[in-house]
Amino acid sequence: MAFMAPSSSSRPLQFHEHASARRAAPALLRRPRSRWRRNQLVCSLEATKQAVQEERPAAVNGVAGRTDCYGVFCTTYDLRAVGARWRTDWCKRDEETKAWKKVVSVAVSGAAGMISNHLLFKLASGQVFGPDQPIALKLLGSSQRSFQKLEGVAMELEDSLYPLLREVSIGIDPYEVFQDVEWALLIGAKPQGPGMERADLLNINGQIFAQQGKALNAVASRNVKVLVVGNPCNTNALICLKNAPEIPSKNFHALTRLDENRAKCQLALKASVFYDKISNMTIWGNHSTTQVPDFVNARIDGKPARQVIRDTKWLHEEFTKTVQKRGGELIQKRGRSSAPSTAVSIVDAIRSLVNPTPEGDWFSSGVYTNGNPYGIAEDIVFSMPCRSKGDGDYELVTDVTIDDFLWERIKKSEAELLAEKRCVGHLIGEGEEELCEVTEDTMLPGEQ
Ligand SMILES: NC(=O)C1=CN([C@@H]2O[C@H](COP(=O)(O)OP(=O)(O)OC[C@H]3O[C@@H](n4cnc5c(N)ncnc54)[C@H](OP(=O)(O)O)[C@@H]3O)[C@@H](O)[C@H]2O)C=CC1
Ligand SMILES: O=C([O-])CC(=O)C(=O)O
Repeated sequence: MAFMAPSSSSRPLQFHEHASARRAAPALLRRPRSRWRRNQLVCSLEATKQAVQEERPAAVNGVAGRTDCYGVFCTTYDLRAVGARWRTDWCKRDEETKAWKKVVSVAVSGAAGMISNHLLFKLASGQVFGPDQPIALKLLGSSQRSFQKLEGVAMELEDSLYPLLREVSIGIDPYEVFQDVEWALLIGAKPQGPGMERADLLNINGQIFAQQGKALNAVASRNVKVLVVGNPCNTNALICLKNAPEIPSKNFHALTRLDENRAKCQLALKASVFYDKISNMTIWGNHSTTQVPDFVNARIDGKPARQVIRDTKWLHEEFTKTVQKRGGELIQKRGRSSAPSTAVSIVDAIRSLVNPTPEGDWFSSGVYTNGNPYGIAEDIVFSMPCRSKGDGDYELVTDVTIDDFLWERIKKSEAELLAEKRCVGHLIGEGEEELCEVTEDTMLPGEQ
């Protein structure tokens, strides 16, 4: 079933394939042990001393006049100095593994896709769950067709020598892949093909999330946190949670963090400030072109955004539309939907749940409406402002102002989500497929 490789700490490094996948592609299992890598650095006192002696202050040189570079990439670093420092750190790290936490088990669906291509390496590096948090990655593909791609992904993870990556498993059966997972990042979904009706997309992807909800319900940790990325993500998250009645509905999220990041970027540009000065940014509603980026409650350098950006026409018209349609504009220019920035926003979304929210700030997430304080329809997945204590859970923020401008648009996004919900009644045990009547307002950010 699994084989072990030697590793630098007491925890075994494991690569698994799930039974159904192994039947189809035995090659990975047959791979001889010697090919599995381990940390090659020897952490002796001598090696450490040598590294310290070699170390010099890292020189950072801006290269004036270069035209073949852009922005920060015009800066070069003295890698010899960095290399010496790295070796020292590595040896310290060997000591630190003794204080590592218990391995966290994370499932990723659509693991061979574009977003995962960026995300998996961030997860494995420790930048998501922290430098003392070893991780097991469970990669889910859709079919035998994608299995070979998953093998390729696993090979690249292997070649990356991440000390925190303790286990990788690949499979196509969610009941096997989701076994005991504590996080499920549901990215895999069919993209909307040419000529495909919106109702068809809701139905096809809805089936995927109904099945994955059932599988999570059956085999995942009882407190698994689920982040749905595959579109239409709000309604897919609703389908997933309705099919997982034994998992708290509060544990399900639809990713709207990319929209939050896009909104912050636009405000920062307009106010000519660095984007870390933008806080309290809410995205209300659906991850679609009806989403409502909230400039009323947003802050710039601690001040209400409207005190810094006096151009009301820009806020009402350009800002709102730019954020709503950012995904579509990007697809037009790049020829495919956002992947690296989506991966970054998934990292941000998880980090917001596993770290305490900075005092006074909040983050946006698509969450289940169940007793919300804003008067938004119950029993849908709606993006709202949240705060976390860093324990993986969240609370809704109550001290926000919803003015007429926001409310009118929030109601439109709510109506869209209610229409989507009627379309998937057959997947959540509430009606017939024929009731689907999605309007042309129902569009992903990537549709124009
Ligand atoms: N919420 C957000 O902010 C954003 C959401 N998205 C959405 O994320 C999704 C993924 O995007 P991206 O990675 O670029 O797409 P890709 O097409 O690159 O990858 C999708 C992957 O999903 C796999 N897949 C399909 N069905 C399943 C299934 N049932 N179980 C597991 N895996 C499956 C596919 O495998 P195979 O080829 O074998 O079918 C493929 O590897 C899309 O729905 C996209 O619209 C994108 C950007 C932002
Ligand atoms: O429509 C898509 O697949 C892309 C998307 O969600 C986005 O860029 O926000």
